[in-house]
Amino acid sequence: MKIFSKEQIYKGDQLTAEKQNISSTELMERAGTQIFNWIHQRMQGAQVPIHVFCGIGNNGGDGLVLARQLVNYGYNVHIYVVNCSEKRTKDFLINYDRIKETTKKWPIMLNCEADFPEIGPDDIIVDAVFGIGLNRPPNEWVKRLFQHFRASKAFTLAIDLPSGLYADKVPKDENGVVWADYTLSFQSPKLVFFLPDTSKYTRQWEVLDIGIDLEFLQQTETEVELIGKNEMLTIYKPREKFSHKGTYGHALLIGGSHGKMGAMILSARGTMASGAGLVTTFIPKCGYIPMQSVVPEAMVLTDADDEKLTSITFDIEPTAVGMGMGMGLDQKTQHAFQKFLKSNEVPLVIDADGINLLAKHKDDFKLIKPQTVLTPHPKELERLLGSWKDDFDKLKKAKAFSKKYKCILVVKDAHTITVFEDKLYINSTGNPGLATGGTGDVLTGIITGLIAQGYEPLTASLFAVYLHGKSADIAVEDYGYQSLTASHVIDYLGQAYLDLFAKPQVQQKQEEKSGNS
Ligand SMILES: NC(=O)C1=CN([C@@H]2O[C@H](COP(=O)(O)OP(=O)(O)OC[C@H]3O[C@@H](n4cnc5c(N)ncnc54)[C@H](OP(=O)(O)O)[C@@H]3O)[C@@H](O)[C@H]2O)[C@H](O)CC1
Ligand SMILES: [K+]
Repeated sequence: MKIFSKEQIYKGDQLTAEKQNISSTELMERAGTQIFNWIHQRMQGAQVPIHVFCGIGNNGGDGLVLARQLVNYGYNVHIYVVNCSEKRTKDFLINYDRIKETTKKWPIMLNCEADFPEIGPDDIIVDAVFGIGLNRPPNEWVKRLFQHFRASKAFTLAIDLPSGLYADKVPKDENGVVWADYTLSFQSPKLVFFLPDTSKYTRQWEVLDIGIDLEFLQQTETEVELIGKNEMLTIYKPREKFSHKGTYGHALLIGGSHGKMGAMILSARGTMASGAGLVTTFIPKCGYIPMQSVVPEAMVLTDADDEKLTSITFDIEPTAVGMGMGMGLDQKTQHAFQKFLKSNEVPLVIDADGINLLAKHKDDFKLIKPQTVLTPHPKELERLLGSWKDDFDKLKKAKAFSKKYKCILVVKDAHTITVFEDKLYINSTGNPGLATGGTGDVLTGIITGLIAQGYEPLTASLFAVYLHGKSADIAVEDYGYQSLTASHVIDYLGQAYLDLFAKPQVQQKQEEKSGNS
């Protein structure tokens, strides 16, 4: 799914109005009506007090359209205008008049703290104060209004995005933002719903279709994309009937050290489960027996050293290499790693201590070949890029790094973002159960396994991150967040593959009814 920038959203509105020969007021009517339908479908006329807080721009205008429709359908509505500026938009004013025509009175004007209404914990707040047009922090009294919302504990539904949240930067003061339970967003979700600094401002979100011009939606290139099942189905490579293990590549995993052999075992199992034809591990001698015993499917090559890697030489011809898992930071290992980077011509994934070694020897950045995949967690990313001011600054630095070295950065987090040059791909799967040791090693194994099978490094990264998260989403149903382990992610990877082709339950039921399954 494309994630449009705020400039693109404004352009889409304008183009839609032109092409469909409708006014911006009609587009606002559609937006407000979609919100009304969403609420009406769930509330079915229930008389819970609904407090609609409208700003003075078009977000406020959406709120007024919604409020009018709620009034028309007999809901218990309280309408307020948050009078924070004299500059009202045309469509706000049109709907302000329409409210008066409907209710025969003006909405309640809020000008300061003394005007705040009482809101009960079982009431509903609709936040239509600011949308994507916010360009400066709200006034102090408006901030206090947002805190009043939060203190009320009422269910808070934000229109388009929680007020006080910018579409393209991080707000400085978390008290100046509405903490929404649910956000109904137009056209596309907003990037801020997925970033660690700003995702807390809405628990859930949903996109409402307001009939924006299809050609515009299809043809506009976006910098950001949300990756879900639909995107993955288009890149999935089915298995051929007349294929053999040689068809699916030979993955080589390099890493491990005394006490950290588990990382390599998890990676190797992840690579096998991803579908690689052959897997070889290159590890220090102490890992030979554990690896052979736990992962009998994998072949094992060993370093001359017992406990760490000192010289990486082999006579196999891998189709993809994953390295760094549990590798340690010993100087001899660093030399071996550096030498390998200089000579390697095979598509490469660098993880964990591979990244840490690079970060310690920044001169080695120049050894990163184009299309190399790096999979840092937040701390490793900071070692690589230096510190950042906020998430937008982090993404800017990540894009610059990716551009400079033409590499793919898999920025791991609750919503992993894969960065390639100017593009950001946000993953939609995964859950807090993944916050446990070894899941990163499994991910590197899967990426390496997919590259070995012929996926391009960028596609392999996106698909691996998606499958890894999906597997955890399925496994968490059986294990819960706390007990989910990296091994479960491997065990459920097959389910994640199968889920790609699972029919939605509604469709399945319909087909069963018509005998069409
Ligand atoms: N396709 C769609 O998505 C549609 C979206 N709609 C809705 O429109 C808003 C965007 O509306 P807009 O009027 O551009 O912006 P806002 O309502 O967010 O803000 C209005 C103005 O408020 C001023 N402003 C900005 N920050 C502050 C502040 N801190 N305090 C006071 N005032 C502020 C600013 O104007 P200035 O001239 O004063 O700078 C804003 O322009 C979108 O989010 C949707 O909800 C359409 O209804 C339908 C199509
Ligand atoms: K809002």
